Amino acid sequence: MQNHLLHTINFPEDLRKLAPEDLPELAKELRDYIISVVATKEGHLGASLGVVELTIALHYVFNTPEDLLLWDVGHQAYGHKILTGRREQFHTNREWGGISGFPKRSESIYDTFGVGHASTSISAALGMALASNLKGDHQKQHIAVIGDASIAAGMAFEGLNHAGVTDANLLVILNDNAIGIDPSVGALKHYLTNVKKGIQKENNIMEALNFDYYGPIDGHDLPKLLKVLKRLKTKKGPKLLHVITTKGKGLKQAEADQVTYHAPGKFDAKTGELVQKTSSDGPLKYQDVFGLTLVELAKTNENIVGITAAMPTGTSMKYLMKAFPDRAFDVGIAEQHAVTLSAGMATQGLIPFCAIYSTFLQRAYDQIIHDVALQKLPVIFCLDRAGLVGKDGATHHGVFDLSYLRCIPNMTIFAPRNEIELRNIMYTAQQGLEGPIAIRYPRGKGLISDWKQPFESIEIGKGQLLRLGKSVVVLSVGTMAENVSEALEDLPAAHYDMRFIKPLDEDLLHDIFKNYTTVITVEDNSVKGGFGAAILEFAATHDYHNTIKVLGIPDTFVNHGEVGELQDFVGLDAESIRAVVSQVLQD
Ligand SMILES: Cc1ncc(C[n+]2csc(CCOP(=O)(O)OP(=O)(O)O)c2C)c(N)n1
Ligand SMILES: CC(=O)[C@@H](O)[C@H](O)COP(=O)(O)O
Ligand SMILES: [Mg+2]
Repeated sequence: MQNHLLHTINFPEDLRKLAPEDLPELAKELRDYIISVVATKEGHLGASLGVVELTIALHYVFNTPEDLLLWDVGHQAYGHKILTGRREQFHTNREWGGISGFPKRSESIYDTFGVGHASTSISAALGMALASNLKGDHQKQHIAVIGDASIAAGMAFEGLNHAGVTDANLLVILNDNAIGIDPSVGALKHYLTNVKKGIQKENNIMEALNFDYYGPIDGHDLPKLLKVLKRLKTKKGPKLLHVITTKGKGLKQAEADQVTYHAPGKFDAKTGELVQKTSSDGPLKYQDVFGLTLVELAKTNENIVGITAAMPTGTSMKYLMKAFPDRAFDVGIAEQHAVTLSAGMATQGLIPFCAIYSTFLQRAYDQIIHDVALQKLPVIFCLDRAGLVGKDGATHHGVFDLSYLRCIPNMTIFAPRNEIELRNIMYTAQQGLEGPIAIRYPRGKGLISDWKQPFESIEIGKGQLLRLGKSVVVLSVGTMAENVSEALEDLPAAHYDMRFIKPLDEDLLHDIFKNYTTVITVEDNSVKGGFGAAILEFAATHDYHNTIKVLGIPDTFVNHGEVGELQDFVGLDAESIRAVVSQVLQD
């Protein structure tokens, strides 16, 4: 019978009723189930397949949810979700109204900590463990499962460093598959490779940090996992178990091409073959226009360098890494370091393009202010995945960057309306600016097939008229212009692409405020502190009393779903914008 074991398990207490000999069969069923659902619903495949045995073993040995289990990043937690009450909902994974693709406290008592961003698990688990100590509970275990790429981040080291001087019941499980989304990088990766090869026998780095170190062990060997975990369950204090796993385990293609199968989109569950979405003609993704343009510019400007924090594929920095390996740097999951490294390079006359997803740049906020902006260093921040990103949801939407960057002195902020504008601002920026610039662009494809046009400079701080109109004007930034154009179609409202969120085109704004009674702003950033807020500040400063309506992301965290669904929800789809403009025109 298909999935006969998996179907008996709703919660870990059911799992614990199985005999240890049944667990390999359960692992097979769980793996097949993940594959069958992700094949059609899409999502993070490789990481979850890699920890199937570990997931079963952890819930089998430990008394979850009393013992607290945390998944770093959380993209590997599909098995955990299925075994903890969400088997029947799993087909709604990452869909609007469905379960989240990451552990989320509001979703289940078994999701002990909300995740999505990397390297938080050790600190959070340690916090819980210290809380248990303070409450006099010295039996409870606190388990952080963290990958080899995530443990190399500064934040994870901070957690280890602290944990090593405590008596907290903390078990860190290092899930070492030697890859993040792209191959892992850095000296720690070499160290771990040496440990696996048995070369590194002395000076264990974890023991030096005062952790009891166990392993490395085969993370797909269930009997071995059970034996070791049972032993560790009785051990007090900080300890680390090093398990070796294969990302994509159990699906041939996913094991062979781990980068693609990290999140492969739709594929054939039986053969593993990818379902090709569309032909390769037509517009490229913004990330590719960025990556290819960077190579083009780097060919003519030898001072250009590229920096990515563990996302060479996601940001398309991979093109520069291939063309100019010496001038492109993947620093791993280390956004803070990436920013200050860029600052250092800029002091020496290099021109750093520091490409980081909008949401992950949040982690490097002080570095942007203290190391870059305060010293007016011309770092070129390329914020990919700005705006609503879709199915990754609340942890990943890039909807705060305009707010968090706009308040920083010396910062220029530009949002390209299309791929050509992206190219031109990159071209402009590398010619030399007096300080940093942030260029923010969205996830996914652009609009223009023949995007590779000759470069033109963009005048800093100047907006553009897109369409004339009467009494009502819509001011948009970035790719929101497309929704606005569609919304206005036959309406008599004017439309400007303001392009720069900072500095604002004040001359243009004075004209606008004198000529239109109502100003509507549109942005895919929070309404708090973003572009619309800048226009409100401008009006207040200059004593304009026009009616101003600010459309953007409301002051709430937006869940996961298709971008179109999310735009409907927040009122940024063309129809909703049209409704607002029509209403104002009638008033
Ligand atoms: C702060 C932050 N930066 C970047 C990412 C993007 N990201 C998601 S998973 C991942 C790789 C994680 O690799 P690893 O910890 O080894 O786990 P594995 O995928 O191998 O299971 C990265 C870079 C993130 N989630 N958070
Ligand atoms: C888990 C994680 O943070 C990444 O895998 C993220 O989902 C990548 O997003 P993109 O698909 O937009 O590159
Ligand atoms: Mg890994």
